[in-house]
Amino acid sequence: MPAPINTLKQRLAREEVLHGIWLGLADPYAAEIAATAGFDWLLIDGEHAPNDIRSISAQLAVIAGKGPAPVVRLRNDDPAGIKQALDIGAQTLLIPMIEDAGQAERALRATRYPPEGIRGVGSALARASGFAAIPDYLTTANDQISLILQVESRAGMAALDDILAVEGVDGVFIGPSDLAADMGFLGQAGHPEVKAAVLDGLRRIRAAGRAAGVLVIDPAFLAECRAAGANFLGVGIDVTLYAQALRRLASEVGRQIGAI
Ligand SMILES: O=C(O)C(=O)C[C@H](O)[C@@H](O)CO
Repeated sequence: MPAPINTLKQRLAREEVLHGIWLGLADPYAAEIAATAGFDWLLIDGEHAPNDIRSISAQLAVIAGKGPAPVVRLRNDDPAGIKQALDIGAQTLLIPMIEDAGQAERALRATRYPPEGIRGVGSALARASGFAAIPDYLTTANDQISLILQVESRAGMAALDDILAVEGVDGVFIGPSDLAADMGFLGQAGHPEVKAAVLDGLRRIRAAGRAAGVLVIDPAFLAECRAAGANFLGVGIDVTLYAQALRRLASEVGRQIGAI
């Protein structure tokens, strides 16, 4: 019995255009609600959201079998963090702030058991192996791991072709907010120069035969990103969707009360 099939990896390899949202509420109940919405994937954010290994594990558990594929974004490229995320059952990782091919190669190797990589062996304790219920997990896990790297700085964009040449990287995600900041346009992800850089990056990623990811809220730019080849499209953030809906309702009620 082999490791679970990573359907997201398969779908991205088939160049399907897949949509998902960021999960930043860091709560399994909220994740379970999001899993009913019909997205192709849900990203559990361990970089900016108040997630830890237990909350990520709980969200993986409630998303399992509900339809969307879970993606886990880690705080950084620390091999120990990658090991723990894979052991709790994440099969698709998004690693932020990748700036050169060497960093990409090290991240890739951290996701693979030897001899392909350096992932430590702890499958006896791991949710990933069904707590050792999957006898062939160790010898089949490598093939089911999907690694998507975030390029979100001028240095990363300059090294993009070298990063894309690293064998085993499934995709590259352009981070518009951090790229804007590094380009000198802090808080201006929609600046024309930032948008041009994002679109150029997406085209280069797809030309290299990799999945091209981006998180875009603006519908017009989302269409441009799709046209540029983006096929791993983040289209919303649960935190902002929730906050905006509450504020809008409060404002509408306030106006109604004010009108009495
Ligand atoms: O830089 C970016 O843009 C991203 O990496 C996406 C954001 O980090 C996401 O957390 C929303 O702000």
